[in-house]
Order: sequence, then C-alpha cells, then structure tokens
Amino acid sequence: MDKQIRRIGVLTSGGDAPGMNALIRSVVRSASAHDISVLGIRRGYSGLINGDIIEMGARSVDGIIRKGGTMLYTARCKEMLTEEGLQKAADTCRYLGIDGLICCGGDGTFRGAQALSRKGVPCIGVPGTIDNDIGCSDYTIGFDTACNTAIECIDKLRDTMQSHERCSVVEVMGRRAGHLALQVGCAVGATAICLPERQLDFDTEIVERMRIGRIKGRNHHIIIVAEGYGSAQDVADQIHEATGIDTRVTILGHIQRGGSPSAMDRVMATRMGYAAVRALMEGKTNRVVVSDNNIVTDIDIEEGLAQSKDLNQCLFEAQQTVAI
Ligand SMILES: Nc1ncnc2c1ncn2[C@@H]1O[C@H](COP(=O)(O)OP(=O)(O)O)[C@@H](O)[C@H]1O
Ligand SMILES: O=P(O)(O)OC[C@H]1O[C@](O)(COP(=O)(O)O)[C@@H](O)[C@@H]1O
Ligand SMILES: [Mg+2]
Repeated sequence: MDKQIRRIGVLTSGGDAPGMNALIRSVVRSASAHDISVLGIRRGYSGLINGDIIEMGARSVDGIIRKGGTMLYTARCKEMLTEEGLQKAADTCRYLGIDGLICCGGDGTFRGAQALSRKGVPCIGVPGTIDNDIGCSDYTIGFDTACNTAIECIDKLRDTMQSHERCSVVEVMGRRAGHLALQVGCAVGATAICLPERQLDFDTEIVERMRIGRIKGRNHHIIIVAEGYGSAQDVADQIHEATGIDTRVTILGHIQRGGSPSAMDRVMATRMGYAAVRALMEGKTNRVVVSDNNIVTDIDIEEGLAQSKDLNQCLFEAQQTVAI
C-alpha cells in the first residue's frame, strides 16, 4: 500500500559522478508524476544543515540528462559526523515537511542516510560513485562514463608511447578499490595492472612480461596503477631501473569524474531514481537502491554496507591471459 508522501528532498553527496544529474531528473520527474513536490538540497548534507534548498519541478530538470557533474553541487560535510550537525539536518527535514529524502553518493553518503533514518527521516540511498565500490550493488552510477573517459585519454597516450617506444604508467582513480583500474586496463590492452586487491609479482608479471613482449616485437607498454595500489611514480621508477625502458607517468585525476554521461549511466540513473521514489511511496526507509544482476531493487542500508565486492575474477583472469 502506498504511503501518502507529499514532499521529498533529493541530494548528491561525496565525489560527483557522471549521471548524478540524470538521477536528479528521474527523481524529480517520478515524484512530479505522482503530484509529490521536490526540494533540491544543495551541497550534500551541508545543504540540510545550512538550509541551502531550492524548489524543483519537472521543467527545472530539462536538458540535464546529458550533463556531467551535479546541478545540486556536492560536498564532503564534516559537520554531519557530529550529533549536533545530524540533529540540525533532521530538524531541517521536519521543518520543511520533507516526508522522505533520496541521497545519491557512496558508502559515506549511505552512512549519513542511515543516521538520518534513525532520527526518523525516511531515507533512501542511491549508489553514485565512479569507483563502483559499493558491495551490495553490481553497479554504481558514473562508473561506465569514467571508464570511457579514462580509455579515451589512454588511447591518446598510446599514440605517443608507440612513437617514442616508451612505457606509460597511468594512475587511475578508485580510492581503495581496483574495479575502475581493472576495467580500464582490460579495455586499453594494458601490459599489466597494479591492483590493491591482488598481489603482483613485479619481476615475473611486469618486468619479464615486458622483456618477452619486446623480444616478440612489442615496442611500447601501458601499465595501469590503481590509486589504492600505491604511487605510479614508484612503479615507473622500478620499471625503469629493471628494464632501462624510458617511462612516463600520467595521473589521470579528476578528469575521470567529468563529462557527459554514457547511455549506461543515463539509463541506470533513470531506473534507480524511479525506484528510489517508488520505495519512499511504499513507506520504506533506511534502504539503498541497488542493481542485482541488472535488476533494480533495494536492500537495508546496514546489510548493504556490510557487503563487500571482490574484483571480477573472470575479467582478471582473462586480462592476465591476453596481456602477452
Ligand atoms: N558515519 C556517518 N554519519 C553521518 N554522515 C556521514 C557519515 N559518513 C559520511 N557521512 C556524510 O557523507 C558524506 C559523503 O561521504 P564520503 O565518504 O565523503 O563520500 P561517498 O559518499 O562518496 O563515499 C560525508 O562528507 C558526510 O557528510
Ligand atoms: O574529489 P576528491 O576529494 O579529491 O576525492 C578523490 C576521490 O574521489 C573519488 O573520485 C570518488 O570517491 P567517492 O565517490 O567515494 O567520493 C575517488 O576515486 C578518489 O579517491
Ligand atoms: Mg566512498
């Protein structure tokens, strides 16, 4: 049975991710279709604490589906970690008559949603991070676009590495997780990928592979380093010392977080935004919307946060086999 929901809030929090705008659009339009009004909370949880809020309607999200970033801005808000800040955020929701809140971000954002749910504000989390590091969901909004952006950049690097017969060591984002690095490394045909989740034998899996590659006619190499593995510069220095090959380091950095979202991110954001509004209408709280084998459903936040996600082992093995 649907609960009578009159007004909801939506916010984006933590690192931005391409597709967050598509999520906002989906939430606003799904709510409007049911005569539910929407308040946009700006700058993540700090918008709730400081009352930085805008009214939104179906027309205020026109044209944003194709835009990167987030029109509501985002922030990492330390005050939300204090009892006082949390209470202020909950009080704002009560004062504004917010019957439910949709919070798009990563694991930190879900902890905030969980804390607010405990204060009696119905909250639904939606996974939005380029890292794809949410254990309970196969997919997080932004991952596909970030992969494509990184691939486009590394393809360009390959041109110059090939011309100079060099080795390119590229650092890819992902915080403590290697999902982005593995996906990107596979797609660019990397010689090796340094991942936080897998031990790598430097001598056999990098140096020896490069040496054999050279004998077989490979004149250049791409090595991907996940930021959670360690410093790309250290890896490059070690490679140079062991092989004598001229190496160059590129840290892709925040460029990976920008750009127009891919079809995958626009569609997944639309599905998840719709599901989040439905969940609030069904009277749910303290849940996170997830993709489970490409079926969009929801799960208890605490249960979701307790789950971990290993690298795709089949992909890892395939990559190890073809990188010769
Ligand atoms: N334990 C917590 N309780 C309340 N709010 C939290 C908690 N952890 C994180 N948050 C809020 O969520 C925000 C986003 O978390 P962060 O870890 O920076 O990014 P992400 O959501 O992308 O993982 C934090 O800046 C903070 O405002
Ligand atoms: O934007 P900042 O604060 O420099 O943070 C960089 C971090 O944010 C990310 O881009 C995304 O992480 P979150 O989604 O958890 O915020 C990480 O890959 C990276 O380690
Ligand atoms: Mg995170």
